[in-house]
Amino acid sequence: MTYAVPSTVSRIPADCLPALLRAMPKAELHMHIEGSLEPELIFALAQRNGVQLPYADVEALRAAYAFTDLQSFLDIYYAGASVLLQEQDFYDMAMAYLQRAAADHVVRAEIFFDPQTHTERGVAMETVIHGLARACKDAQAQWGISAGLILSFLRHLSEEAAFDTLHAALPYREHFIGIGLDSSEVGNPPEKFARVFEQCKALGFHLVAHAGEEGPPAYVWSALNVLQVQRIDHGVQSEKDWDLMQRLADTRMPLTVCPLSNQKLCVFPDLRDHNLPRMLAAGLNVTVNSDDPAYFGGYVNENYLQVFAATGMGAEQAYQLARNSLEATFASPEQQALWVQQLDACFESMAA
Ligand code: HPA
Ligand SMILES: [Zn+2]
Repeated sequence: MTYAVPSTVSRIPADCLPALLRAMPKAELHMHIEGSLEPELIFALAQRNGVQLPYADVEALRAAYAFTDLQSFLDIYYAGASVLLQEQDFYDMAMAYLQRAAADHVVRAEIFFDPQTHTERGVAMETVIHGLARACKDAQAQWGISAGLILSFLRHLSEEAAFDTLHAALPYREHFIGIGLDSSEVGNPPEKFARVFEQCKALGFHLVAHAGEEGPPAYVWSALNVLQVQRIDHGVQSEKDWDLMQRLADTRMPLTVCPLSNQKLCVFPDLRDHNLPRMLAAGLNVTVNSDDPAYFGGYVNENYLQVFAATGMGAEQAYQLARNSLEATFASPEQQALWVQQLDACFESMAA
């Protein structure tokens, strides 16, 4: 099932497109909270916690953000996260992100966190989850943004480590809504985590997984068929497999696409070549997200603005992408319908 695009899209003046992209209510479904750590906050937390960083200052750290592929990014991303030690650190990081997201008119954020990045350094699971969950609660009260947490397993680590992480997190299960799979994709296929995802499903968690960022279409197939995920994170390599494109379109499977991430990690070095418009035109349920906004040059609105400017998409595609994002959330259908009403009202208010 899909929806009709309202007639207002044809009455949006072309020069209003950037304002529309900024103002429209949207959901962000693919961002890693550790990837929202700005260099300034990394240095402030390093000082607060007495952590020594291998960079002289903020400029030197930022200069290291020249990535060639996913792994070259992950090495720096895990180093940046090493400054997070206290519950307050996790709280401050998440509040900084949620404030920016609310300013971008994100009404709902479903946020990945990587507990193993922290527990491996001796940080308690409780410290991580309580800090993040308290920020989600306070951000809702302060800025009206709705947020949910998705616990992600690091796929370069073992199945056993994923099970240990799940068991350590279960005492705090009221604070997260879903399970994800991230980190180094190639060589770590979804089926490595078949049994732990099966248990997560039985426990009632929503399931998502990174697949087809750098990895082949076969990884997207196994995320769907073996892990039984409800969304595919990235999924841009699906275009190489016609049958997979058909399956994704037929099932309206949400794909959480991250244009600036794909550009910075050289998946699509030139945004003008990004396949987002093609996938949208092929009937895929694609959405726009920031992935790791502090590392890839922009938060969610910047992703919309740059990919629209580079590919020439217009108001119709803006509506589709925002609506797809709202309806791909794990919020209730009633809540989704309220957000869609706000989206329609926003387009109405901008129509000539
Ligand atoms: O884009 C990503 N892919 C895989 N793992 C990640 N961890 C943070 N960002 C990413
Ligand atoms: Zn990601």
